[in-house]
Amino acid sequence: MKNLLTIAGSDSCGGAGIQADLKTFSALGTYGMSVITAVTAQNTTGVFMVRELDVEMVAAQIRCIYEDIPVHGVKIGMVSSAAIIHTIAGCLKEKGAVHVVVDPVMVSKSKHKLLQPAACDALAQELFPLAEVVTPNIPEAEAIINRPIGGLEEMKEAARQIHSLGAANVMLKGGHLEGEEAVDVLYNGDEFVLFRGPRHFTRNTHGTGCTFSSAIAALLGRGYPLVQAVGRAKEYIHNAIAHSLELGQGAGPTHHFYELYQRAGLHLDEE
Ligand SMILES: Nc1ncnc2c1ncn2[C@@H]1O[C@H](COP(=O)(O)OP(=O)(O)OP(=O)(O)O)[C@@H](O)[C@H]1O
Ligand SMILES: Cc1ncc(COP(=O)(O)O)c(N)n1
Repeated sequence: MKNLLTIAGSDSCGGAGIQADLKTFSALGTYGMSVITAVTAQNTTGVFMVRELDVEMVAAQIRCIYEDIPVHGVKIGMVSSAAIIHTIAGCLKEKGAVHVVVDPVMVSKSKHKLLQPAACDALAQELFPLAEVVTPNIPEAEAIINRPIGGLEEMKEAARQIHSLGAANVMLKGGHLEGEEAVDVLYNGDEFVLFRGPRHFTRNTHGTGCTFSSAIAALLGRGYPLVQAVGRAKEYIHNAIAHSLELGQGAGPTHHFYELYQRAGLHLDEE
């Protein structure tokens, strides 16, 4: 069994953040552990309150996991502030973290800021160089490169620019663009690989980015090469949105169950 760690915020309604990550880790046959950076009071209609944990508590959570249990992959989501980013970067360097996936969470689907604007530069400078892959969505990529992105060519140019900030690979997600397909662009500094999937016309997409990035981390942790890990994670998120739940009065969550894992073509006896 591989052990996966999520470093992210708690979403009280269970659709995004730590909760989505742990469900994804389980569904993909790995053992999930968590470091909570902030607690949000949140439901399918919005984020109502956010409380960051202090940096000592964030550091203590990371250290006590690494000092006891081998960690085969890490997903980083909501990090909230520059101080927390600095702490995470320091601890992960100290522990020699492997298979790190950074999802640069900035704003929730319900438009609530989950990262202090002043922390955007710290996120890129301190966490991107630790990442095997970073997974910005279109608005996050626009904030990082300070330019609008309207189509595939601009996505590729943005991926190039984000790669130059120090991430080994950039997975730029196209979920926020329009069209019959949701197209994502992976760039390794040398070539582009496109991942296409039919777009689901549903409002129930709460937690899609969290689910996708933790699926990539779980599959990297299980030993899949990056392109295969991303391809199977794309299949997983496609199914998780196809079975998303009509829950609450806003954007319902993606769904995780064993069958999705099987549909992504993964078998527990592979290892
Ligand atoms: N409506 C959809 N139908 C099919 N695939 C989708 C849809 N929306 C997003 N995706 C896919 O889900 C994955 C996550 O992309 P998305 O752009 O939604 O991330 P995100 O905005 O970071 O998510 P979140 O808002 O939860 O943080 C990508 O692979 C994207 O192509
Ligand atoms: C704790 C936490 N982390 C991440 C998200 C982003 O997810 P979404 O964009 O679907 O709201 C969120 N809403 N809450």
